[in-house]
Amino acid sequence: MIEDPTVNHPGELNKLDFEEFVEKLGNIVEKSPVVAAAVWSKRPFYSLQDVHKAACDFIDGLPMNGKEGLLRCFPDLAGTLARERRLGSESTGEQRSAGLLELTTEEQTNITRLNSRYKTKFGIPFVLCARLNKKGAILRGMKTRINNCREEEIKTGIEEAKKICWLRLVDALQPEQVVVMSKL
Ligand SMILES: NC(=O)N[C@H]1NC(=O)NC1=O
Repeated sequence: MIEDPTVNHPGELNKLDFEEFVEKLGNIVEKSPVVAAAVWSKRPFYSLQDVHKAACDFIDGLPMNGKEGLLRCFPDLAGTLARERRLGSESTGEQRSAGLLELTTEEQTNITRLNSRYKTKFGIPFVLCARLNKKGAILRGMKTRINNCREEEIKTGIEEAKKICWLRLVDALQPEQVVVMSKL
């Protein structure tokens, strides 16, 4: 089988045993190693996209309370953990890249109020892929999404979690683990 050389091949990933695999990819979805644990049994993988698809298929197959549970594992954007510099390393990088760790007092007040209104309305945190947004767009997104219905927000939050998952996956496998292969 000829592989597309532009597709990163996680050749080394297929050699990891269960513990090593979960250790490496356990946080591709925040504090939810069960995703990596489920993905492991879908080996072998022929591309990073394959790994991501296995994660997304697992997430999509969860019942509604499972999806809500995954969303609840994400720390608030610019929330208490961020302000106290107690986020995990992935979240710290993501929130920093969006400018959420250096907010003005007014921006911090606005985002705190919106996070709280959102949680009161939906019972889940507002989840968005911070690395693909800047703080202005995030604030606008919060103001818009708060008008949606709960079902729509669970769907949107999960789609954002999948984007976060993809970027974390790429990070976790680069540069040392990614082997571009021309033949399998
Ligand atoms: N609430 C939320 O979206 N949290 C996050 N998003 C992201 O990209 N990193 C996070 O920690």
